[in-house]
Amino acid sequence: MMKSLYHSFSLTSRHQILLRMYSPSARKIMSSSSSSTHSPIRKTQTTSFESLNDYDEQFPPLTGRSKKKKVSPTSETNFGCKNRDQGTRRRRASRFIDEEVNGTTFDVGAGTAGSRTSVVELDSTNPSSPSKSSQSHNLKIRKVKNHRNSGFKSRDQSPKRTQDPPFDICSSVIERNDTSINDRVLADETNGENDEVSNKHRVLRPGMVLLKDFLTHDIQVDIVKTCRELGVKPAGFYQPGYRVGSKLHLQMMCLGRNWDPQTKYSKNTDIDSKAPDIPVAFSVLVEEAIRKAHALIDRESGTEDAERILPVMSPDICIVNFYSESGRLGLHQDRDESQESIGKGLPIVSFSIGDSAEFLYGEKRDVEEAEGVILESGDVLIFGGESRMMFHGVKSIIPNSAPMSLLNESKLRTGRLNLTFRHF
Ligand SMILES: O=C(O)CCC(=O)C(=O)O
Ligand SMILES: [Fe+2]
Repeated sequence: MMKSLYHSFSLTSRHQILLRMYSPSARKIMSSSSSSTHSPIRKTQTTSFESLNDYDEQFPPLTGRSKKKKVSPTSETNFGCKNRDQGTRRRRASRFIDEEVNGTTFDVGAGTAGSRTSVVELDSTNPSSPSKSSQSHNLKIRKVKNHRNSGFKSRDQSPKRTQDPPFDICSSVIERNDTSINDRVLADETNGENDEVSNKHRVLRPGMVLLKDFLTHDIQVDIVKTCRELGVKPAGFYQPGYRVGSKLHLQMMCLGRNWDPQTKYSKNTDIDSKAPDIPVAFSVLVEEAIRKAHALIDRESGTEDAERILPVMSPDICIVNFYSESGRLGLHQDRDESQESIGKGLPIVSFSIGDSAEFLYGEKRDVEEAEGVILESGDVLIFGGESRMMFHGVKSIIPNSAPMSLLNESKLRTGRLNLTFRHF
């Protein structure tokens, strides 16, 4: 079992242990590479979690994790580190205390079915939120503020963005290189034009493909810079949530078309501004990734059927998420796109940059039955065709796992940037 797990996903032994620690069911990782007929997809939903908002968590926050971080660098919490000196501790000691405050006091509620009513949120996903030292002092005040001034006008159905200014995914302003991401993507042969399919890439299940290390270092840096530039503008990153109940444990920005968990793609947010266009270079990368996935599917199935198993998609929406180390996202289906798009199984294409994530996926909205895979910086995950309506979520972000060179060059904050491309 462990052998097949290792080979299927190129997980390091550290990753395997990490998966076991946080998700016993993650050991059931599937290695199917068989092709199957693509049947029309229905919008399904299980009933067991009806009381939850779509993006509420079914797994509890990893409370107390900050305590573990204080132990020796060889402790299990360091599993998953990549390209980084494991002995390095970049954070100040006070940060641990603050995280503990966030984890145990403020993250309660959002992870428990039926406990939506009294969710109190300190913006633990926003490292630039009010000074850490003042957080515990302000607990009561923040609580009141959140009730009174929770961002929704009374009788107004549309969620309002409360965060001003937008969240900055980088820790300092960075200069752009002369070469734009467009030039780089078009010039970079390693991103698709060559037909070679890396042995690290995997078909995880029919219609679901993981392209390891697809995004080169330079491309990742450019994506961070581009998202940062767009993200600090008024339509940029904010912490989305529901009119009543929890907020998502991440910062989000939309490109192409606005979406939020409350109003979906319909008239949403108080901001009239249109979502910025998806940069052309991003779309080119998405199309290259799908081509690469097709080559892999054809190679594994011995047919030339790939487009039927994983339809071609040209994105008109990109949802950009930034997860801090305590960020996470409950199991959900991406089911707000058009009936036509979902019916055709047009894929979701997901780019991961920065810290690694423990990504769960499965047929049901059930963490115990979900399978798991570690998504690392540069990985591209595609799920379409039969897998388009798969439940998926981010169980945890693996601290200190981003490549140091990426952080140095892009100034990306501690955490994970994720871009999911879709076609409405
Ligand atoms: O961060 C991820 O890997 C998944 C994001 C996601 O599922 C979403 O934005 O709908
Ligand atoms: Fe999703």
